[in-house]
Amino acid sequence: MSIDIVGVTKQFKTFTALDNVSLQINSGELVALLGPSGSGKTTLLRIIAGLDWPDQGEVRFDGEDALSRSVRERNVGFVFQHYALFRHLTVFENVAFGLRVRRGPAKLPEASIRARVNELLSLVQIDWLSDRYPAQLSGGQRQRVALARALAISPKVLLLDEPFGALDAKVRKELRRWLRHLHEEMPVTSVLVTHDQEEALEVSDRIVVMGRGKIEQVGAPVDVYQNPATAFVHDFIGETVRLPGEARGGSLFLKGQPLGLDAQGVGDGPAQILARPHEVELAPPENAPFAGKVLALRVFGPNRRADVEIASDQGMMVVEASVPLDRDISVGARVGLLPHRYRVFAATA
Ligand SMILES: Nc1ncnc2c1ncn2[C@@H]1O[C@H](COP(=O)(O)OP(=O)(O)OP(=O)(O)O)[C@@H](O)[C@H]1O
Repeated sequence: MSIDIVGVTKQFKTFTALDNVSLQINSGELVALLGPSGSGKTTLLRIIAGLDWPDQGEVRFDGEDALSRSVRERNVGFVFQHYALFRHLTVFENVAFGLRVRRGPAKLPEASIRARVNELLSLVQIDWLSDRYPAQLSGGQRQRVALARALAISPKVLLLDEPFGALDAKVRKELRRWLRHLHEEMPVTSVLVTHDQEEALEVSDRIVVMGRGKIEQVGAPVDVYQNPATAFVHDFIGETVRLPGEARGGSLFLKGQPLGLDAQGVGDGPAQILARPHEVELAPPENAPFAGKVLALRVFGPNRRADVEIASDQGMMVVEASVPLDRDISVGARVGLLPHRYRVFAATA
C-alpha cells in the first residue's frame, strides 16, 4: 500500500503544526519521521492513521482518498511508546484480540486464529511467553507483543510512534535491528516516528527530517547524513563542527583573507562552514585555513577530541576536531585545522 501526503496543513488554533507537507511513501517501504520535539511528527502520523484530520491537503492510500475513511476502514496497525496491553489477557490472547473481535464474514475460525497468533508469536520471537501476562514481561518483550498484536489484523500500514522510546539503550538497539529484520520478512508499509537519529539511520529505507512543521529533507540514510540539504539537517543528523567564514564569488574568506575553500552555489555573505568532527584534520598551522590554540584534549572512543580556539569575524570561537591517539599534541599547542570535507550554507539558512 503506497501513501501519498499532498499539501497537508494542520493548525492548532493559531499554531501551525504542519505547514503544507507533501510526502510519497512507497508500498512496502519503512520510512522514519525524524525531528526534534514539536516538529510535527506525531501530528503527521495521527493524520495518516485517521486519528486526526488536516485543515488542508490530501492523504491517499494506493491513490484513493483515505481522509473519508475511519481508522478501522484504513486497516492500520499501531505501536506506541506506551501502548498498554490488556493486563488481564495472556500474551496469546492479547495478540488474538483484534481477530477475535471481528464480526461477520471477516471472522476467522478458531483454528485459523490460533495458527495466525502462533505464527506471529514465533515471528516476534516470543512464542515461549504465550501463556504469560503483561506484568510478567520485560519492557522489550511487551513491545514485541504490541507489535505482534498490531500485525495480527494484517494491516496494510504499520505506524510506530517511538516504539522503543521507553526502553534502555541496549534493548533499544537489539529491538531496532530486529524490527529491520522483521520488516524484511514482512514488508508492510511502515512509518516510524523517532527523535533518535541513530535509530532512523539504522532502521529505515528513507528518512524524512522534519523541523517546525515542515519537511527539511527526504532521502536514504547515507545521503541525508553525507549530503544534508540544510544547516538544520546537518546539525540534527549527526555531530557538527562549525567553522567561520564569508562567501564571496564562490570562495570562502576569513577576515578578508582567502581560506582556499570552495563556496559554490552559496550567495555572497556570512557563511556557515559545517563538517563532521572526523572530517576536520589537524595540520601544520601555516598550511591550514584555520589555526588556533588547543584548549583541551579528551579521549573520545578510539580517538581523541581537541577543543581548538580560533579567530572568527565575531571574535574567538572553539572548534572540536578529531585527533588520532598516536598524534603527539598537548594543551596550549598551536595547530592548524583542515576540513577535508565540508558543506557551506548561508548563515541564515
Ligand atoms: N491537540 C493539540 N493542541 C494544541 N497543540 C498541539 C496539539 N497536538 C500537538 N500540538 C502542538 O503541535 C506541535 C507538533 O506536535 P507533535 O506531537 O506532532 O510533535 P512531535 O514532533 O511528534 O514531538 P515529540 O517528539 O515531542 O512527540 C507541538 O508544538 C505541539 O505542542
